[in-house]
Amino acid sequence: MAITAEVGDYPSLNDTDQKEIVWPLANFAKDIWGDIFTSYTFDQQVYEMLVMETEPLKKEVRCLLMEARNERKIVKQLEFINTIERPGISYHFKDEIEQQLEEIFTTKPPKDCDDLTTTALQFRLLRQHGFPISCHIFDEFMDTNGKLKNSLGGDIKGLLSLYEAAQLRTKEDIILEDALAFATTSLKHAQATLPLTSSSIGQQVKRALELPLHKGHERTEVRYYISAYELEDDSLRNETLLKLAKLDFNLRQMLHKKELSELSRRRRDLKLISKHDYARDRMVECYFWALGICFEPQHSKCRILLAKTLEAISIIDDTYDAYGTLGELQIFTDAIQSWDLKEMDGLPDYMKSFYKALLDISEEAEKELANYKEPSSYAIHCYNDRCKDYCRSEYVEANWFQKQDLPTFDEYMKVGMVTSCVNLLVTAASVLMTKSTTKEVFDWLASAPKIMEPIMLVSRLLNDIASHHAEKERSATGVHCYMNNSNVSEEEAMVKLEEIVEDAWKDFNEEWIRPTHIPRDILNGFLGVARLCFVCYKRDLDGYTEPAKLLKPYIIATLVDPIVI
Ligand SMILES: CC(C)=CCC/C(C)=C/CC/C(C)=C/COP(=O)(O)OP(=O)(O)O
Repeated sequence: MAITAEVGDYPSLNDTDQKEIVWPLANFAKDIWGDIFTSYTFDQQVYEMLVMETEPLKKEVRCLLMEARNERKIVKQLEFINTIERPGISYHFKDEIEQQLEEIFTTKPPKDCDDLTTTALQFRLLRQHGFPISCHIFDEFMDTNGKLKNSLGGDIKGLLSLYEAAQLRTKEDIILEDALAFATTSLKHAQATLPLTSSSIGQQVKRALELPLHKGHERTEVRYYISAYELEDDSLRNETLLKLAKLDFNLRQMLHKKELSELSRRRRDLKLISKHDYARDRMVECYFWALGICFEPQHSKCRILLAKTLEAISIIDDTYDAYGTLGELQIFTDAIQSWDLKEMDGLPDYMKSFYKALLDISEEAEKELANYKEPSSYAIHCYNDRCKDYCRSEYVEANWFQKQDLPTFDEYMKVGMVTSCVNLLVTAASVLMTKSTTKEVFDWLASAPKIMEPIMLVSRLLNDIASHHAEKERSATGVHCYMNNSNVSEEEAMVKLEEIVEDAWKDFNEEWIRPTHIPRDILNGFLGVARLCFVCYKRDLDGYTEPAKLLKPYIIATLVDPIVI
């Protein structure tokens, strides 16, 4: 399936299209954050004091990590790596962890690694890091029919570990299909008997059933895990690690709030939204998305570019979907293809500010690139090109829906995969993510690589399943196209599209496995985008459009409340 619309393949208007089509305004929910972030002041002194406090703790954790390696006890190593990764501090020990997992992957599993919990942990950690570990390490837990042994039904810790591991399965890992179904049912039953708030395992099971780790927002999951880890028995808890995790979380959060406060003030000064109150005002949610794509301190510039891009794209999306007439939208689409501030004069007044905002974001990023060793205007061209693709495709959709001309499902998906923003977001992330992103990486991104298609499918369809009912009045989604095309009911179409999403996720897991010549940070960007869709979109609930109904507690846990130490 081709995934970028060619220049020029968006329709032009004829005379009858020129008259205004009156359609219901979306009446989106207002921003729910007030001035929480605008009023935040970053305290450099406190920040530096906390950094100093973490240094000896990091040293100690590094020693413990090396100790586990030197003892050559794989179970201990795996458990320790997991207790470093889950509370979000593994980015300090990337090389050490990578080296240890490489060794574990190339070593024959020892005798002490034979319970379900550790076997599944081994599978998950190795797959997460891209190692092609075989699903046959689970064979000994299967009965003669290839199903998980019934006797494992009471092993809650093991089943939870298996449930999380199976989220990384590919289409080849057939034995994990039944195993996952068995684990899910058993965990649901167990949930009824576990103390949910007062036990670590109870909290972990509850969270995993809401959203598996592999599909969650990394920083939110970190926050939830730290709370669960605090409830572990004394004998299972490492106090140094817990202290480091809490301090590090608060440090990261301080920097994230600083970025968000700057962005919120910029938004207030630009008055992008007060001029466009037909559009969603979602600066905070856009930043939450950017944070899910990259969270490390060295990626600050990248995060800010992503958040600004998302904010502009969000207003542009609402203009195409819920406000502009086809005549106005064609003028806007043409102006974007020219990518020239001179075009502003010909735009309707209300479009001028966000047209300029998008071009300014690109120019700022280009200036930032000039500080890099090898300035690359190529990166910016790619960014601009993806914005142009996006607007052309939005225009194609606006034409279909304003003229009530329902495309076939295949036609819709070809265009909808571009408006899923995946290529645009990953390209934007790559512009400032590392100073060494090469032309080859941008060419690879532009070539519609195999790893991109499943993420586009996941994003487009999860978004459509979530917003299908809300958008019924104003436009159409993939659900409508599928129903119409296959002559099935709404429920049947939703179930089918959910199956396509699950299949696409397995394809993504396949592409995630090494070897690949693409920097892992960039691949992480793909994973981040897909995860955000699982976080944000549920059946009939679009958490981006209605943050109070879904994202609010996640954003509070991740970006508002620090951890009490
Ligand atoms: C589409 C998608 C998965 C976007 C994720 C990235 C994101 C939050 C982009 C910001 C603005 C945007 C296009 C939101 C989706 O709106 P919408 O629900 O109205 O999307 P649609 O008009 O493309 O259906």
